[in-house]
Amino acid sequence: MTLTVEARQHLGGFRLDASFTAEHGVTAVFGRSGSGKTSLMRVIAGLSRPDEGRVVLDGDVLLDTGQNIFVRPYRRRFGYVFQEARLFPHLSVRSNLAYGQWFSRHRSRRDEFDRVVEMLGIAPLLDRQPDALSGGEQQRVAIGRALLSAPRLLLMDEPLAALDEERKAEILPYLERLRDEAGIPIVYVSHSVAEVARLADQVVLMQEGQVAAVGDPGQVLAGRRASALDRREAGSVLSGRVESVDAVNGLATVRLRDLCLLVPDAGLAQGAAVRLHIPERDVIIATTEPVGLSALNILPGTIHAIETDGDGAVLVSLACGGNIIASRITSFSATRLELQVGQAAFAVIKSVALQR
Ligand SMILES: Nc1ncnc2c1ncn2[C@@H]1O[C@H](COP(=O)(O)OP(=O)(O)OP(=O)(O)O)[C@@H](O)[C@H]1O
Repeated sequence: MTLTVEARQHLGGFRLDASFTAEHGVTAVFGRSGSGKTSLMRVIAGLSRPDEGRVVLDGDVLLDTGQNIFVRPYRRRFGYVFQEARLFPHLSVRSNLAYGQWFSRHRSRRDEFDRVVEMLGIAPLLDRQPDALSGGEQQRVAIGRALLSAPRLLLMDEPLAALDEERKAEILPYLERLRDEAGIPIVYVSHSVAEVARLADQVVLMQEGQVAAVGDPGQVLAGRRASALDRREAGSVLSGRVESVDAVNGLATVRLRDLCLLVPDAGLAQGAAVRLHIPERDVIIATTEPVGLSALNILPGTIHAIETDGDGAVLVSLACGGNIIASRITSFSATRLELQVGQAAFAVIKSVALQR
């Protein structure tokens, strides 16, 4: 799959001028509120026509303003999932799903229906009405309805944003299954680092209507892009594998290249691939190995870079066992510790969020 998107559009005082190419899997369109994520999705979906632009999926030209080509939204055969589930309130879950399938070329395929129902865990809900479902359940049905229309591409615009943390945690594993099993490319809008780190194969970082970076989640979400992120979430995203699980203490050892980190096990299986999100504000720098700390992860490394970051803050990147871990400290602390690039130091990690 190759999706090419180019869009230039004036929206009131806002100017969208963005282009990117997505290859496969989940492409996250990520950025702060107002950076233009939804405007870009609307162009991909065909819900708005840019002043200039192109949308091409696997050689099929869906929009080309230069050649006056505009394929209507329903003819693009994309599936959509929005913040709110937008189910038909008067139809049962089964009928909502059947409605999705009505648009599909596999209309008669009973097994496809069963497969989607099983994947999303919605079999017990089939005879209920939407108003008798939780927000997370409604959203799973909305995803099922979109999938059953046999889309060529699934567009998801902040599908978890309206849910509380518990419901998000409930639905994320289903989104992972969708990514791993459904084989449908997904463009996923989010402003949550945690979601993007967990789900995305590729990130398109939006900033003030433009694409500021495209690439691997770890690289794009690295600390130096903090200006585009919510400060609380900026940090390092590292990929690794569960090496062992200590069920007694509820901890798992995750190997990240030449480094091991202890994380809450959260039901992890040995060998599972995981991504870890380490917020840069939760990393302390020490110039000598600290003792008597409650932190589980104290990692030796070398200072790789020191960048001033405005507001009296300094971003220190530490090379630890083949990984780069970012720490945000005050410039006062950096001066007091006389930090220098190349110097040996320890990263003390206060919290690690685990993204399976
Ligand atoms: N039709 C329009 N007319 C005028 N301004 C618009 C229009 N559509 C979007 N905008 C403006 O464009 C900017 C980008 O909006 P957009 O919804 O694409 O951002 P976003 O990144 O999706 O934000 P959020 O995460 O808050 O949903 C905003 O400042 C918005 O007010």
